[in-house]
Amino acid sequence: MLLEATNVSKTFGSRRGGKSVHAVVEANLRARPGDFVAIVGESGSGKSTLARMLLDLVPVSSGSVTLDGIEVARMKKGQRDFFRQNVQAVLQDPSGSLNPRKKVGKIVGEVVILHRMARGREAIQDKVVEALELVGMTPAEDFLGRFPHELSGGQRQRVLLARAIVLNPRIIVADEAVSALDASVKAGVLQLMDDLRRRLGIGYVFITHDLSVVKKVAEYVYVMKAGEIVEEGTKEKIFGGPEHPYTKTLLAAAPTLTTSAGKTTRVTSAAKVADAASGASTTSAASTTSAASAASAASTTETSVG
Ligand SMILES: Nc1ncnc2c1ncn2[C@@H]1O[C@H](COP(=O)(O)OP(=O)(O)OP(=O)(O)O)[C@@H](O)[C@H]1O
Repeated sequence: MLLEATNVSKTFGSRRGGKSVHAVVEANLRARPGDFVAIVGESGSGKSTLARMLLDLVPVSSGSVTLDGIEVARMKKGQRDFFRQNVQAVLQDPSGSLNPRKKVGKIVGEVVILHRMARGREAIQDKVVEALELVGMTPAEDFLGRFPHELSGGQRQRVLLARAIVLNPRIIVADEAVSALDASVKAGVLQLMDDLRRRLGIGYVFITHDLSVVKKVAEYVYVMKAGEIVEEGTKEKIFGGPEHPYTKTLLAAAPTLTTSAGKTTRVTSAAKVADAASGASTTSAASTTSAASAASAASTTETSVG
């Protein structure tokens, strides 16, 4: 299976007579099951718009998104159902992805019903329990009756992941899926995603503004700036020999990891990140946003699952 964007562009029309926005310009991207592909760039660089086009949530202005050569925009009902099941989205929880009035069992269960993955109360519940266990929420029965607000941020993110993997997808497009989490929880969720990649062969298109987040797990990285993919390559190339000045800037802004007594400790100093981001960025508004989100991520505390 191959999910591919070919020369995709997205231009948003002007609001109240202002200029139109070229959110994505002629981007090319490929993702397969088992891949861990990252799209990295500062706020406003077009990452989310590209992700939404890959998910067929936003129509392309030009170019095409295809799954196994079939253009998503032209898919017939059966093809579209196949696409929807196999290419899943995991969005950031603070964006309101989880309905606060529904319990975990229902949130995951209704996807099973919608996609007719199982029939009958018991069979549906079995699917939900299996998915919760796969994301490390054990014993799953303890979580079925909880509302999202009764969970930690890391657990909510795991529910979002469970809601996606319950459909057996081949590719997950994850937009800032761990950005709001505390560093150690973030590492736990990323590790889980990587484990699921190895165990189930799921591929990821993982979107983040923070290059350091993907250093451990990504195999291939696309760097976006002002709507364009300015550099791409294997993790080794991007981290070991970045060529584009913007990639170098992102690397300089990324928090450092140091190792002491055999233990890896993240020394995310919010001030340091903010300094690096504001000093290095080309647009001050964007750098303030990424520095602020990095700072808030660094200051949040959370309890991890498992
Ligand atoms: N629906 C829309 N209408 C008009 N402009 C939009 C719309 N969605 C996004 N944009 C604009 O497109 C550009 C790219 O936005 P996008 O959200 O894709 O970037 P991003 O890299 O994901 O940023 P962030 O990390 O802050 O989400 C921005 O200038 C944004 O204001």
